[in-house]
Amino acid sequence: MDLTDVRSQIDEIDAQLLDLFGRRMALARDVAQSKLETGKAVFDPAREREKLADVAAKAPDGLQEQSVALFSLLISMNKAAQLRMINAARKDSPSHRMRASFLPLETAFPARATVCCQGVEGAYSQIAACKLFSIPSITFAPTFAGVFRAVTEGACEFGVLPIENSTAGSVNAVYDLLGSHGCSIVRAVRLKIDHNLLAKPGATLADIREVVSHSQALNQCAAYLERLGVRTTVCENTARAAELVSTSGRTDLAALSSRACADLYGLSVIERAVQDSDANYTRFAVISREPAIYPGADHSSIQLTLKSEPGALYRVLERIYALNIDLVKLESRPVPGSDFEFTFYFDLACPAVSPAFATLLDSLDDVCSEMRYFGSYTEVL
Ligand SMILES: O=C(O)C(=O)C[C@]1(C(=O)O)C=C[C@@H](O)C=C1
Repeated sequence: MDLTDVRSQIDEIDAQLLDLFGRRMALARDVAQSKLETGKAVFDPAREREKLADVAAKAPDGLQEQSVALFSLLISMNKAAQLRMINAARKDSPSHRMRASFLPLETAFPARATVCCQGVEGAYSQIAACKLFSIPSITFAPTFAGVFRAVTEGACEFGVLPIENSTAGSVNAVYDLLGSHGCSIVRAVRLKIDHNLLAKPGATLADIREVVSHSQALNQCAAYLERLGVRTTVCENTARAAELVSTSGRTDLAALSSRACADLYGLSVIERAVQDSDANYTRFAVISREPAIYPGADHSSIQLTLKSEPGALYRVLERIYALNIDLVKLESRPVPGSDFEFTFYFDLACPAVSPAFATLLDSLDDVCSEMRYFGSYTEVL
């Protein structure tokens, strides 16, 4: 058979399908109107079950599963359209609430600011802070929670915290604190991280029996440390590790830390860039107490806890895709204390003020049990 003939038959069928699709979607407006008037929920599980059972029963032979998948998608699009219309008419929709909580700023991101970092002088967070602000006045807190406290209590305008590493993944402790303190991400920076093996001057690789560093750095160098056959000890951060080696008086102890810390703490670099993957990057987030969107913010971060029902994540992804939003990060985490319920971190290459972002937020009610907006920001490379 001639392909051109087959294609023209396909085109004819597609034209009919498109007409029917348009007519089905147009009814979403009437359904939404009726639901707005009656207060009925957009999602009607009993009606959907009946509909899909009917579709399966009437489907052409051998196409039961495909037909159910196709109609699930049609229903999902219909619901998204209904939610868009209903939420546009409501003043308490997720996107209204989110928009009410921030004002896009006209002022540029500040060059001079008081900034809190976790750790001590030489910490990667401090290096990030110096990249983010031209004239930072930096103070240090011993823990991530201490950085959040400094920001929420007003001791510092901003905090700089590691949020994600290309080898070890999200820094969950920081995400948890973001949720519990209600701070916003207002800027981000990506740093290439080289971990170096630092020891007292005169020590050689053969002398080293123990390596101290932050757990993330130890994870990022796990294969290297295994080859060395050394004991590992966790401490608060990589700069503190260098400080510990410097004050220890031991030549069998080494730290995984930055080159800057070798100079700062009078240590020698025994081996450079010992991380398992050369492409080792960490993203640092700048947090502020008040939600603020600086000009040019083109990334947005949200956390969605999905209802534990089949296809929930698929339905979120399908909406992101349909809105032509670029998904730059997706990571899942089990919800503590739940029976394998999952929460997801999404980073979207999408400004908070874009209609696509508002539409996305307003169309998630039916699949999410909880939604949190972390902020919109520019990512500095
Ligand atoms: O019948 C409804 O109430 C609709 O909203 C329509 C529809 C559908 O697309 O068929 C969409 C959502 C509901 O959960 C059930 C069915």
